[in-house]
Amino acid sequence: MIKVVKFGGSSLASAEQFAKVGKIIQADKERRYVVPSAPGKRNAKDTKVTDMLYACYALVEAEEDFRVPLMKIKDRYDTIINGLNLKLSLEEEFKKISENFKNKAGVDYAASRGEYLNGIIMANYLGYEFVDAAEVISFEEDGTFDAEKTNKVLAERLEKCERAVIPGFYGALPDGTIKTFSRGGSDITGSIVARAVHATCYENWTDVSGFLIADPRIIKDPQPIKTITYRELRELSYMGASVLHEDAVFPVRKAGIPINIRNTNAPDDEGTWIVESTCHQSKYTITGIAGKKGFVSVNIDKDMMNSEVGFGRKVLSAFEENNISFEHMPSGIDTMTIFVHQPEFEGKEQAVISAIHRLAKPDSIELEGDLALIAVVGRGMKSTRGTAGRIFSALAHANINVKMIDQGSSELNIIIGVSNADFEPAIRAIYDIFVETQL
Ligand SMILES: Nc1ncnc2c1ncn2[C@@H]1O[C@H](COP(=O)(O)OP(=O)(O)O)[C@@H](O)[C@H]1O
Ligand SMILES: N[C@@H](CC(=O)OP(=O)(O)O)C(=O)O
Repeated sequence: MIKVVKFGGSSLASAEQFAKVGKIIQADKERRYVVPSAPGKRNAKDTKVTDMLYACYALVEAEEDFRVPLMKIKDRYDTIINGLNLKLSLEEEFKKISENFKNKAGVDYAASRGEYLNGIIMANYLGYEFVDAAEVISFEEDGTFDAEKTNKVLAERLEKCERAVIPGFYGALPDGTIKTFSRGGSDITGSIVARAVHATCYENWTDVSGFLIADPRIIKDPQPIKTITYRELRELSYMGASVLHEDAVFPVRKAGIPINIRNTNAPDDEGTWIVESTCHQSKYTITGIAGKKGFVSVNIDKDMMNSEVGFGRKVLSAFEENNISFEHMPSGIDTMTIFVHQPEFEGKEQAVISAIHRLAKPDSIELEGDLALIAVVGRGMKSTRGTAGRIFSALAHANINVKMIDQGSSELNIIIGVSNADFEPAIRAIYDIFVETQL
């Protein structure tokens, strides 16, 4: 039996945290493959090492002196090494990094050093073999992840080592250039490793006792979720529940490996089980709520749009031409609304509007910015009548204006659009109606 364990930055931010992690790994000999993130925040005001590396490399690109910030990063690692009483020096590694920075090795190379160095420390601390992710995690030339090559190379490599540390977050392009996943991507590495070694379980250790019904930064002490399906989880993590990267479910899902979200600071808590399917009914109709701010709605009106073949395609081409992906697309008889990410859209809005006019010849186009989207997710919603009604009445009671509602055809989620300012009150109102009052 093999368990793959991934520890997030919050679990590895200091020597004290490392020691907790060491105990967790030693407590179960099945925990054979370890995927560490870079050191995270030690307190609310602290900076993640990954962010320090991005800032440091911005200086490199601006041809400014980067030595002091790089030494601050080295200090973070030295503090951990000294706190653990390890006989390990990162002197040579930092010389190499400094050289590579001068030679403009790239922003992904810079960011990846956070996990790389933490992996070296972790391997030394545990007495495990260190396997550089650049040798086993492959990306194709165009930057997409090469799942099959990685799975083969990684499986062969790990078969040869009984216990190993594989740093998270990065891999390499065919020419050896380092490439990272998007932020939070160590979760993906852990999932890839779990698939490659046919793990019985992928444990993802963080600083909360599992997936909670809502973001604990918005709802005080939200209820934990005991069991959640991969599909529900993907909906929630895509919509902002940052515990697990939204793409981390794919590799393990293919192999039917469950994910167990656990708390490094409360290792006896059972945490959340993420599974393919379950007969376990959640106590509430909903499984979870998540959301994101910063959307724009593009409302397009045209009389008789419903009977015009190809209208939707023409509108979407206008976004495609400008390389903008859309998030949601609720529609009526004579109206169609496209939700896009505000930062992606700003700067291109006039180009998109004129492309819509050129391609689809609408009667009018209206934009509304500063919107938030909230996803209410749950496998139990399908079999419960009146879920949407409860959401609306909760929001009406809280005086919140609902700008959009979109129910996925799987009835697994309902997406609600509100103004950015109403985001937190809306989540509280929905949480209260389903969890606190259980009406
Ligand atoms: N629904 C949720 N359940 C639990 N945590 C959540 C949720 N939504 C957001 N979070 C936040 O996610 C954090 C854990 O994810 P992350 O910061 O990536 O941890 P790590 O450093 O372990 O990778 C929690 O501390 C919490 O603030
Ligand atoms: N260190 C990277 C990758 C990562 O997954 O980190 P964490 O596990 O702390 O979210 C980041 O900050 O994006």
